[in-house]
Amino acid sequence: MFCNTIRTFLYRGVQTPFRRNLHKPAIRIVEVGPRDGLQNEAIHVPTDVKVEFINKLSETGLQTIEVTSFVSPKWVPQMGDNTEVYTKINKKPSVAYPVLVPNVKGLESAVSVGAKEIAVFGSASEGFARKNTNCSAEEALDRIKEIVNKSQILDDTLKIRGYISCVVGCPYDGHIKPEAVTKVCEFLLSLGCYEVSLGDTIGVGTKSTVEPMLKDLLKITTADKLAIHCHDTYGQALVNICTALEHGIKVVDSSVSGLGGCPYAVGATGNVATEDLVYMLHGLGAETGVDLKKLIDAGHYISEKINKPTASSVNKALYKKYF
Ligand SMILES: CC(C)(COP(=O)([O-])OP(=O)([O-])OC[C@H]1O[C@@H](n2cnc3c(N)ncnc32)[C@H](O)[C@@H]1OP(=O)([O-])[O-])[C@@H](O)C(=O)NCCC(=O)NCCSC(=O)C[C@@](C)(O)CC(=O)[O-]
Repeated sequence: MFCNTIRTFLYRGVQTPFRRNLHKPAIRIVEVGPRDGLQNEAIHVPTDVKVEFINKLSETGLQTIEVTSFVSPKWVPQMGDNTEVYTKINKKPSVAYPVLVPNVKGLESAVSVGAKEIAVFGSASEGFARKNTNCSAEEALDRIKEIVNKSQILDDTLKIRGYISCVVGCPYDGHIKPEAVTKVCEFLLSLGCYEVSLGDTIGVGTKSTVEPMLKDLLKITTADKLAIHCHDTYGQALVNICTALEHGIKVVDSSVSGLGGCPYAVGATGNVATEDLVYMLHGLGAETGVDLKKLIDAGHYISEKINKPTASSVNKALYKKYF
């Protein structure tokens, strides 16, 4: 029953020939491993490893790879080689390579290296905004407005994606009310963000908290403006993603090998592993355009380089079979 509801949503709006012969991806995956994944690594990952990692991801069929962030290197030293990473990677025309920016300074750096897409981030919780961006949640939104205004002067073709952190729970403020998320989302969309990604930053969500949050959002916008971004701290990510699919969301963020976490969210582990997500989506009959074998290879590569076992169950199960 659960799967049938998801399938109904996956196929909603899809033409009949497309259903029979899935030529185009039905679900777009936004791979955030090189940014959200690696930003939390305490040991410096060499730039050449990051570049090789991203180049491998580019060959998997992923359409979007968030490659780095132009944040303060004092706050996140791991992303301090952003310019080198962005300029050295092979960029395929079929792949978008967004970068995360926290302020106008970050925007200027991103534009100067030729970024075509940026991601801005706000928070539904006050406590997380203060820890992550050293300002109130309201001030963080003002900064986003400044970024958007300045982007229109620097490059009015720049695509802007929005993130909202702590959409169901915050490590500092606890439970987050759906209305707080809806308010930030409305603001980001009014600024022209083409999509807003809903971050369960510390992975505390369950179907019973994710669903009311989505229902409140869907009063002010449509599912095609939303993406879901689940960390897997409590092992709930795939269930929460299924809940989002049931509500018509067709864009999912994930991190190969389940890398990552946020350095300013105590106790948060990595995102849902992209390998596990792709396996689940293909099992549901959805198309992602992603070659699971190549993805497993990319996940294995980065896990070895950072000397950490993969957090992806699918990678663990299939690596030896494939290689
Ligand atoms: C927002 C600030 C900058 C405020 O930080 P601040 O210390 O209040 O800012 P500041 O303006 O006083 O700057 C401090 C220093 O950083 C420099 N600086 C300032 N900005 C930049 C920049 N863009 N690029 C390079 N350098 C910069 C600035 O020039 C100065 O250098 P100094 O004068 O001392 O030598 C800081 O708090 C920051 O960078 N925060 C980002 C933290 C971060 O990256 N967190 C992880 C990403 S968000 C996330 O992971 C959640 C998400 C998106 O994945 C979704 C989810 O799961 O929830």
